[in-house]
Amino acid sequence: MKAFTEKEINEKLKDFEGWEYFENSIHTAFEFENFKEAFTMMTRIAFEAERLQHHPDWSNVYNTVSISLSTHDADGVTEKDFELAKTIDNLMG
Ligand SMILES: C[C@H](O)[C@H](O)[C@H]1CNC2=NC(N)=NC(=O)C2=N1
Repeated sequence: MKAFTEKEINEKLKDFEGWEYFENSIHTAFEFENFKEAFTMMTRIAFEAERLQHHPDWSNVYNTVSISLSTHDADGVTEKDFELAKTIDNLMG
């Protein structure tokens, strides 16, 4: 899959809230009530990532989850990243 240009990425990100593009990935972060809530959402995202066969680069510190999406095979951001970003936003409600 072909990686989008920076211009294309920023255009597509206008349809997203709380995501930004830098360092060849799109990024967001979420804060939860506590660790259990954060990890529960990570588990839900993990199932969707498996379904899509597209996986986040992410980290968790106590009640925060930081997520970066890129397509490693394409060395950039592709439609698959926006598909996963949309899926994550839908899970978050
Ligand atoms: C074979 C399998 O579909 C590939 O290795 C997938 C798995 N998940 C992936 N996730 C991400 N973020 N980038 C990839 O290039 C990628 N490749």
